[in-house]
Formats: sequence, C-alpha cells, structure tokens
Amino acid sequence: MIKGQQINYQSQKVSILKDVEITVGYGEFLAIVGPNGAGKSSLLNVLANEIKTDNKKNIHFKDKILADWNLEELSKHKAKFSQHNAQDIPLLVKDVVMMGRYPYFNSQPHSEDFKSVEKAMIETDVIHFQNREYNSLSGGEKQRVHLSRVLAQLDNDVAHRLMFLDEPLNNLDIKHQYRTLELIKKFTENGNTAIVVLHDLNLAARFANKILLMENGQVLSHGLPEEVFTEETISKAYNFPCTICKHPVNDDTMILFG
Ligand SMILES: Nc1ncnc2c1ncn2[C@@H]1O[C@H](COP(=O)(O)OP(=O)(O)OP(=O)(O)O)[C@@H](O)[C@H]1O
Repeated sequence: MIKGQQINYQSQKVSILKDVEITVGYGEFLAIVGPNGAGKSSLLNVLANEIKTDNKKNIHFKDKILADWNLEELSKHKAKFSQHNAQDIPLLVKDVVMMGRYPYFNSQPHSEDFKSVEKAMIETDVIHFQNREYNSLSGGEKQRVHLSRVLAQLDNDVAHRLMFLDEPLNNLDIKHQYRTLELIKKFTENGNTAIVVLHDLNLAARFANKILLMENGQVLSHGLPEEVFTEETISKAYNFPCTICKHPVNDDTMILFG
C-alpha cells in the first residue's frame, strides 16, 4: 500500500527523521508509538504528502511515487485526521463533516454526499448535534466531528483506501476511545489501511496488528505487537520501567508501567 525508503527529514537544520524505512500493507492497522518528540507526527505528515522530504522518489503509494499523484485523485484514496484540528470553524457540525466531501462536488453536494455525511455522523456518534455550531462543542465532540469528516471523505468505491490518524483518542472518554478504535479496525477489515499515532500502548496492542516504535527520529522496532512490546524495548524507548503480562480476561498483551 505505502512504502518509504531512507526517509530523511530536517527542519531548520534539525534532523527530525533519520533513515526511516516503512512498509505498510493492504488491510493493515499500524500503530506508530514512541515518546514525545520521537518523530511520529513528522513521519505521518511525510507519508500523507503534507511535508516534503529532499528525495521525492522515496515514498511509493500503491506502486506509484507519492509526489506524482494527482492531488484531487489522491484525496479519494487517502485522508488524514490531524493532531491539531482547527478549534474555530464558524459552521454547523454537518457542514464541517461535509468538508470531507469537497473532492466529490463542485458547487452543490449531491445526494450521495449527504448520505456519506449522515452515515459518518452516525458512526462517530455526532448525528444528534449535527445542527449545532461547531464552535459550541466540547474538545472531545470536536474530535469526533473531524473523525466523521475523514470517514465521509473516504466513503467511496476506491479499493484499498488509506487513513492517517494522529492521536485520534485525544480528549475522548473511554467509550468513545474504544468506539473510535473499533471504527478504524472495521475500516481495515475490507482491505483498507490505517496508520495511527497512539500514546496508549495497551490500546495499540489490543487493536493494531502491527506496531512501529520510534525513538529520536528513528525506527527502534517494527513488527507484531508481541514482537515490539517487550520489557527491554519499551523501557529503553521510554526510559521508564515496565512489566509485560497477559490481560486476565482476554489474554491480550498488557503493559504495566512503574
Ligand atoms: N519545524 C520544526 N523545527 C524544528 N524542530 C521541529 C520542527 N517540527 C518538529 N520538530 C521537532 O522534531 C521532533 C519530532 O516532532 P514530532 O511532532 O514528529 O514528534 P512526535 O513523536 O509526534 O511527538 P509527540 O508525541 O509529542 O506529539 C520534536 O523534537 C520537535 O520539536
């Protein structure tokens, strides 16, 4: 689906990504984890074509150089949920979600655009405040509206769509955290791919099928959750002691800190 080789990125002479190699397949749910400042958001931005590296040919999306994609076409194949969503948008909730449909119409939305918006608002549990001013929502409610916008953007017939999400669980209560991860998981069950920056390692272990652990702009470990989440690797990356055990109810990998 997407492959990056020797990704190097620097800003203001600071080296932020160093020789990052990444391959993400169809149907994969990849969680990018790592301490603050490790380069997770930067990597996501590079892969999502939002910031450019020196070598434009080193990222391939669906076997074509990412930089060579037509941007309008690309927006139907991939969408991104950003860590810092706009807090001030003077629109109704349903109109913010409709922004995800802009690649599909010129002046007036079509009936399928309204259907996509409604479906996405139901999935993200924002339908009941669709006619509210976006600016009047709480932080977690605004997050869900943006998730809705991203789902609406990728509601199409394109095979193998790709969703980037940068810390989508910020501000969400526990029910909506699980609901969001279940939505992302469902999205990947049809051959679509999700690349998600997460801070909660236990949720990453539970929902993702691959983990990319970053530290200091580099990939420290990449593989299955049980391969990456070892006491030694996590303690090294986070410089904090941890113990790995099994969840008493569902047998998932569980990481206890301290
Ligand atoms: N424009 C910039 N100029 C200088 N340094 C930058 C710039 N952008 C990012 N950085 C630095 O690059 C490093 C990686 O940033 P990035 O936001 O990718 O980290 P992250 O792993 O997503 O962190 P967090 O978990 O805190 O969100 C940080 O140390 C950050 O301060």
